[in-house]
Amino acid sequence: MSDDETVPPGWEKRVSRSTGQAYYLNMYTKESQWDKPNKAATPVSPSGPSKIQASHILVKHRDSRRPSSWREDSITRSKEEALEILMGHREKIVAGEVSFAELAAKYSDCSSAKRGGDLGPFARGAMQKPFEDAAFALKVGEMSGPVFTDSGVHIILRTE
Ligand SMILES: O=C(N[C@H](Cc1nc2ccccc2[nH]1)C(=O)O)c1cc2ccccc2s1
Repeated sequence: MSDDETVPPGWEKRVSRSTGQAYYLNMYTKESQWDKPNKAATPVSPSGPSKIQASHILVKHRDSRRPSSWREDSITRSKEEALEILMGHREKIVAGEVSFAELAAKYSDCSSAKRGGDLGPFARGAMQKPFEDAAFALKVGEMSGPVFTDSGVHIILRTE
């Protein structure tokens, strides 16, 4: 077979019935894409990945488990104020005015701010349950709405 016929393992080349254009089907996720894949598809188990990677922006409030952070020794804002601040950040990210990592580095009340909000890879059981459930429900590249934990209010970006 010629080079453009071969696809990495786990993919199948198909032809669109409506346009006649070639597309590529991931045999594990059943998702399709126009661009030719350059690496093997990753087998996924029915229960989903065991580990994911995500970044987050946390805005703490006076009722947070630890109402203090690298940004502010004593955090006195209300939960409602924290939510408003966080949604303001989310709007800027959605509008493309600033990157998630830039806002996390400046404003997140979590020490992961130093890593642009990156928490590294984690499995279920590592993070507070509301955070875990929200993060594992995201697709790669997707950003959550507000997520409430004992630490405060978060938005989460799934990165892997
Ligand atoms: O629990 C942490 N930080 C807390 C705030 C916090 N609470 C969280 C709850 C769920 C997910 C991330 C969270 N971060 C703090 O600084 O008071 C973590 C910081 C970092 C830094 C790097 C990687 C993982 C972690 S988890």
